[in-house]
Amino acid sequence: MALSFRICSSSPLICRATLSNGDNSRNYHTTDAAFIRRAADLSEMSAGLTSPHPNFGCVIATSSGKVAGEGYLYAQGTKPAEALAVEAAGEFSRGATAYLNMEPGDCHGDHTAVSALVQAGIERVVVGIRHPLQHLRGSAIRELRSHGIEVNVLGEDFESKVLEDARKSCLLVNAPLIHRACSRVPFSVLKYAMTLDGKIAASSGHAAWISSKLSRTRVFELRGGSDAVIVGGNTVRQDDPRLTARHGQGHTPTRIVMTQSLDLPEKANLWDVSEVSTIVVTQRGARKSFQKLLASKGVEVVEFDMLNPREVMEYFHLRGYLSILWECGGTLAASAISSSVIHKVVAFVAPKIIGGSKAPSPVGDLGMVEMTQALNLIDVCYEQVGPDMLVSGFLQPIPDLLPVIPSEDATVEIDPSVDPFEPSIIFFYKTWDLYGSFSNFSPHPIRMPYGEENDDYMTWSSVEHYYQVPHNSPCKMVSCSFKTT
Ligand SMILES: Nc1nc(O)c(N)c(N[C@@H]2O[C@H](COP(=O)(O)O)[C@@H](O)[C@H]2O)n1
Repeated sequence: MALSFRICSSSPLICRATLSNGDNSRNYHTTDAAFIRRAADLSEMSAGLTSPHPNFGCVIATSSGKVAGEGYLYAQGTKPAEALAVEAAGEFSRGATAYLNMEPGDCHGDHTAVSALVQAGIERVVVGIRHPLQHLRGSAIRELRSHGIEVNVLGEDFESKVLEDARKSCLLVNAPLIHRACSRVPFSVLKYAMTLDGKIAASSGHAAWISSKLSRTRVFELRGGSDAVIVGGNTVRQDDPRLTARHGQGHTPTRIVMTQSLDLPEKANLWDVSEVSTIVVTQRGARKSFQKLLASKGVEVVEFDMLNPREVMEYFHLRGYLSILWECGGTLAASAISSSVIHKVVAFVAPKIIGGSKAPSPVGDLGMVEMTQALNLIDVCYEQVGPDMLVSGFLQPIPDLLPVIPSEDATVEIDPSVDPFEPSIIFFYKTWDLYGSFSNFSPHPIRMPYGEENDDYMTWSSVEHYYQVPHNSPCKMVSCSFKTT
């Protein structure tokens, strides 16, 4: 998700009240806010690569306010941001303050981030937001405090306008994970490019290109930061898109095609799955012979009893997708907006006029008849990209999680039958469950004994890779040493 906004309106993004602070602490707050923003910016450098883990950034600042070290999580499974930052700061970490955009996801058995800060002699930690996942929320903060480190959480221990803005930047960089924590659908961004007269193609359907090369590179970046890109059947028929991220870095998202009829061409760029996979979601029973053809090309087909944007998004949420970029035409866009699955809109407006009463527009019929019914975007940003104007904003605010969560003791008081840390039951159906790394959908590598010798190990890219091994394989899965952070 690109966040280099230039001009922003002042409408509220977060549904929470802010308190004012006294003048004495203004400088102190400004410094904290600046370092937290820096941690958020750092964390975004690996957007798209850390999913389903959050984007983590860490800045170590000395008591004189100088940056001694920085770090960010490069990709899931790599060294935590905190460990990288204290390594970079070396001896300057002693007595310093660590700024984290988000509370580390330290869960049982994995305290690398906290240990790095404790061992480095950090005296104070400022946290932008608590971890959004319930089973991780507050545990690293408690752990740090138990080691005598002063921990301040923005919006809890002190509040001011500058700190609230810094906190917003932390919510923005991990918006997909925060949405996952509170809803059953992935964070969805509707992106389109249109002419100044509001058309996404000529009346012939021709659309290459409306926006500039620079804008299209920005779209590659958006794709690179998303888990999947979704289009409808009409876009496949009209544009034969590739939907790849071709800006030279980041990952390439899964391509999803949503089609009721499965009336799709036999040859299409999306059926080439040599580099990245394509999933076609369709109505149960649609064109069985075409389903077979797609399967023979390596395209996964998923049938739905009720094919609609909400059902499809709930399905991909269960499969562990955090963020989806919608690059569809107006009909599907309208249906997705009506189903309330679109959270953000990103529109490239090109200074061109194509005209045509039959030329398509980005959003089809929403059933509105009066301007008062129009959906107003919040936190609107404007940026010039080459000759085009990029307008973006939220259709739904980023949910703000309650800052205080029940402690382990309080949870037991509420429902004594619940043991929040029951060791004999582990959940890993979803990748973000406590043991989500065991999920077939989680791309964590696993190391397992191989062959008859006890000290012989083999590494598999994921649990799914292991299960793809034929049954007579000498591999035996006995343990996996990872947890969801
Ligand atoms: N950003 C942008 N500018 C334009 O002028 C466009 N016509 C589009 N179209 C979208 O991009 C898809 C093509 O993607 P590939 O280049 O093939 O990867 C097309 O299907 C539209 O969704 N976008």
